Amino acid sequence: MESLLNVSNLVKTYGHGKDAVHAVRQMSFTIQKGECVGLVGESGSGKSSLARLLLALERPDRGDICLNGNSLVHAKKNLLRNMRQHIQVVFQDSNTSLNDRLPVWRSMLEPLDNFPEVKPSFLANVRHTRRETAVKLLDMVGLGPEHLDRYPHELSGGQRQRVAIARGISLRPQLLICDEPTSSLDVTVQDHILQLLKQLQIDLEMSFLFISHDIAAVYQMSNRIIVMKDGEIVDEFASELIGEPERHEYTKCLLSAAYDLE
Ligand SMILES: Nc1ncnc2c1ncn2[C@@H]1O[C@H](COP(=O)(O)OP(=O)(O)OP(=O)(O)O)[C@@H](O)[C@H]1O
Repeated sequence: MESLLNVSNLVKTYGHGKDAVHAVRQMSFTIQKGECVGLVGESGSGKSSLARLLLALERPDRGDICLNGNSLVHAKKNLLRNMRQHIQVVFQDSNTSLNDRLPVWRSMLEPLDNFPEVKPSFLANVRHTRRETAVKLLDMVGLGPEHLDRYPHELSGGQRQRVAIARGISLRPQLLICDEPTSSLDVTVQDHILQLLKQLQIDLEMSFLFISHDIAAVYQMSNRIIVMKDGEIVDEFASELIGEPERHEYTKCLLSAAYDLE
């Protein structure tokens, strides 16, 4: 497999002196093209901080992030803009990605509005009007055209998250970061959303960084799993090796808690 994302010696500290929080400490890892890498760790381990660095919403103190060999950290404005289209995100809380004052079709099209030059192949036959584009995107996430003009508060949590996913995939990014995408949903809805994400990942040949505190969800989704604790990677393994005795003690603790093992 070919590598898509290379993260090397990434460091992010918030605050100074005795108030310093070492959110990300010397993290290095790679995501291959078409691969789903799961990132698991308990609350406060630094998962969202890492996601913000990969999305170039914040700058690291040290280290580098390379997408297709180009540094995101050192990219000039135009290159950075171009690189942003290739890394999109679905957050835990769809309220943060969907504007409450806009009908869902408008929120959904924002990435395409920001990058009008991008024409994903799945929109090749439909990008005549913005509403037709929105109907196609809704269809891809299992929602009908009757949802076009609804406002976020008129949708269920699961439907809102489907709209957030439609927005996330609309540019057909090379990497989709899913930051706790199901954590605010009921268990049955969670499962449907995970299945949808998996199917889209395969159909659109995207790479995923799937972030969750829930190791069972990460295991269901991922080819490879990275375990993070206090800003550091403590374990990294192919998903099928999750039950092997050489797993880190912390991974075993997460597994025991998730699967209610003795
Ligand atoms: N902007 C910030 N300023 C100061 N400290 C921060 C900031 N953002 C995160 N932190 C701290 O960095 C540490 C890592 O937080 P982060 O949100 O990345 O963890 P997380 O694993 O995503 O947790 P959760 O699952 O609860 O969101 C925490 O101690 C947090 O309080």
